[in-house]
Amino acid sequence: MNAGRPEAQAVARAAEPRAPIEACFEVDYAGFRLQADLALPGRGVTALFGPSGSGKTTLLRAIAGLEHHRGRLVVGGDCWQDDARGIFVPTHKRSIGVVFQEASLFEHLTVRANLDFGRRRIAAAERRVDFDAAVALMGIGHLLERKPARLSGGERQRVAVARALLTSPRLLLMDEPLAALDQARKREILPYLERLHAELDLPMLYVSHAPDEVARLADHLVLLDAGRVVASGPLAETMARLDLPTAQAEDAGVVIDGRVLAHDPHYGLVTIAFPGGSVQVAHGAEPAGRRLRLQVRARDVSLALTPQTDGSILNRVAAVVVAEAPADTPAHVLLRLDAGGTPLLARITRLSRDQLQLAPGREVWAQIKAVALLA
Ligand SMILES: Nc1ncnc2c1ncn2[C@@H]1O[C@H](COP(=O)(O)OP(=O)(O)OP(=O)(O)O)[C@@H](O)[C@H]1O
Repeated sequence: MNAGRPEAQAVARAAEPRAPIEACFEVDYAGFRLQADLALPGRGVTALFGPSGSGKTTLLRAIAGLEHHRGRLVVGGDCWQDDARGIFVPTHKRSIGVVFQEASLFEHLTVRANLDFGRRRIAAAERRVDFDAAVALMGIGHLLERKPARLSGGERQRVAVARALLTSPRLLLMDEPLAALDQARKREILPYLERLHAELDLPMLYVSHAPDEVARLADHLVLLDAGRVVASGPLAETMARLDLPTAQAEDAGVVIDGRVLAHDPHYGLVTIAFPGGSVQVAHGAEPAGRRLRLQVRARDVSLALTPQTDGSILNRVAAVVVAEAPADTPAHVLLRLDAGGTPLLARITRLSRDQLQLAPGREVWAQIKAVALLA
């Protein structure tokens, strides 16, 4: 489904640098300990990602102030918690919007009244998100007079997000907002979340254990495991690391932010360029220059020493082998490649590696068998 464009722009994207979010917490539960000391970007979507029980929700709730754990939190230059100085700003005084897995709407109120409730929490002078803009952004104009019982799961979440936006937060916290939805509803709501990301200058922390959501939405990735921060870095860079558990996943791969170079209506392909190369992907017309995100899985990359022009694989880029790591089976290895500044991962057999004498420094052609267009 195409979310279209909103009629009004809610908050313009600003270009000036933004202070990072500093979040440092220690949590001690019986049988579980979380230690996190993070400096997160003050812009864009940061995904908190990790297996069940790794501490994602615990960290998010600590940041929201829903539970008071030992620590320090600074958002946009404002200190919301610093136990060393006796500072703890309660949740209702923090400028945050929170969206949980299940949208907790007031069932006796219409959608409009639910949204008004969010808006009235904020003094008129401090409102930075306009009612009509939030409604347009989430595509819920036709739902305003309905009661929540008559909304689908995806629509409820869109209302919940709009309500959170109407509190004009400086930080949006989302705890697995799509986890309760089936694949079809998930596909329906993702474009709205992408639009939120593209059109609002509002940092978001997004808890998820779904790799596809993270690949689509995140700019920055925090990887948690058993209460520890295993990695925190820009998404593309972090996904391409061989030393992280993400590299061992069945769908290990990289994301690449590219720009549309051209559209070929005859063959129904768009050419998307990125530093170090370009790929052609089956897709309808897109304006030149539009940013699109691609995902290339390690298992979809094969390697050759010369450019193979007599095969059916359309996409190949010149690259250099940078590093090697074991893969998910003893028969395979994972290679990290550098394609002119863009990292790629390739999962090939150990036998092929030896036959081609692939080692760090070796120049190769990476043949990309499948590219997923995420946006
Ligand atoms: N209030 C609490 N008291 C004691 N233990 C808790 C409490 N809340 C969470 N835990 C424990 O802390 C650990 C981390 O839980 P948390 O919900 O943060 O994980 P998660 O990564 O969000 O998992 P999931 O993806 O399943 O939601 C778990 O072992 C959980 O049982």
